[in-house]
Amino acid sequence: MQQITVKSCKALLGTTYIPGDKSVSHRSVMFAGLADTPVVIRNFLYAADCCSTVSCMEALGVQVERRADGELCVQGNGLHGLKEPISVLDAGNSGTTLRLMTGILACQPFFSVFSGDASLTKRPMARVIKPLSQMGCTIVGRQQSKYIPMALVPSAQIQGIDYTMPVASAQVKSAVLLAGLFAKGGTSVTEPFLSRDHTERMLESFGVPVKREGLTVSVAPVDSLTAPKVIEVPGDISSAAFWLVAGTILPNSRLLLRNVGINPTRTGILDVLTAMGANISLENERFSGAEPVADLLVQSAQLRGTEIKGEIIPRLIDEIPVLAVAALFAQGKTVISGAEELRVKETDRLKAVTAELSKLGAVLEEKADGLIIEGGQSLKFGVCHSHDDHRMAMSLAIAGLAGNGVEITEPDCVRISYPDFFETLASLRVE
Ligand SMILES: O=C(O)C1=C[C@@H](OP(=O)(O)O)[C@@H](O)[C@H](O)C1
Ligand SMILES: C=C(OP(=O)(O)O)C(=O)O
Repeated sequence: MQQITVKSCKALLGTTYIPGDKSVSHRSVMFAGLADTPVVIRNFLYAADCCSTVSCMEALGVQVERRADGELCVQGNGLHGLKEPISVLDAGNSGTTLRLMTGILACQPFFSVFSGDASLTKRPMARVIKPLSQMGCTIVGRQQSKYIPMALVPSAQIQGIDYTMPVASAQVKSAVLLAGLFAKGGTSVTEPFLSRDHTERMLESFGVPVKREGLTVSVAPVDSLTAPKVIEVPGDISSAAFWLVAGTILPNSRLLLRNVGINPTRTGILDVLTAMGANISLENERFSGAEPVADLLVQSAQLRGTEIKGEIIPRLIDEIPVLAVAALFAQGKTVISGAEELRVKETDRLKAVTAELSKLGAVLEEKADGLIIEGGQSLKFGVCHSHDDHRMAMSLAIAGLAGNGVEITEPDCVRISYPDFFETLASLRVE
């Protein structure tokens, strides 16, 4: 598909199941692939990023059976059972695949090489190479080991470390903790703000003792993982975010979003939208394995501008593009700061949000670390580019839906995290 046109609509009404969480899906295949008993993964996200993780694990000798109804059955060969891949591992567009698997593969007694798509070759790898090198891993990459392609060379003995991270990043934290499982001695990671803790929760459900004290998390080496028989992946709150915003800013809307993960390290979007005046209620709260979930009921509401900064940023990092759309429809100014990490995602999201929403007549100010958005704007129709970034494509769709329509070029990138996004949109819209 070269482009798609999303027309404005009167309202969004209905119920939808939110597809499986991308972060949890990645981890479920990786961890199950390091266990020695079979694991059935339910509600696995069959999207391009998670399929990159599946292909990489298969290339390392893990058996993966794709079943109907979003189930995946993974049979690993144990913590020390991965096999040397015969060709380059392709992480595709997925930073999570690349960074987490670097933590695992840098500790193996075999050679491996990672590559990825055009976007991934621009994303910083020094942030994982630095702590892993301090642990004794040997990793060499393009441009003085800043970028992929990158080779991971066997090293004699990996040592645990106490690492203080300069930026809050669940990918870096996870890479170091995973390497810590293979290291000699304990490993701890301290972050400036708490990032998503799916790795910690899932390691615990694989029998690994994880110690948490404030912003520090520690693990000790283990001999094996004790896998649960089944992992239930909750729905992805980052995918639900598009409907939370759309259901709020489109008048007369009412959406029930079923089975959404509400892990507190991910619910910054709920906190911010609620502070802005959104009408969102949590129903049927329960646990899906180690992860809390709920059904989210969202109804239209008039939003107020707000300030988004500090510790909440890692808790809503992927939702900032769609929050920028929400801010356009709020009363008053929204100021987002401390979000410079957005510059190193699939595209520079601060620049892309500013450039593309401007094409719809929006006025935004791009700052080095955030955005300033005046609310109460009315949007015109425009042609916008997704920058081949799934979160951009879906955020632009919501802007067009609540504004005056939009034509999005390169919309196929939604396959990265939400392959049925446009079909779901069509099923919820009221003309
Ligand atoms: O660990 C994860 O699953 C993720 C962590 C975040 O990245 P950083 O660790 O770079 O902040 C997030 O943006 C990404 O979509 C998924
Ligand atoms: C940044 C994202 O993912 P990743 O880092 O895994 O590419 C995302 O999904 O928005």
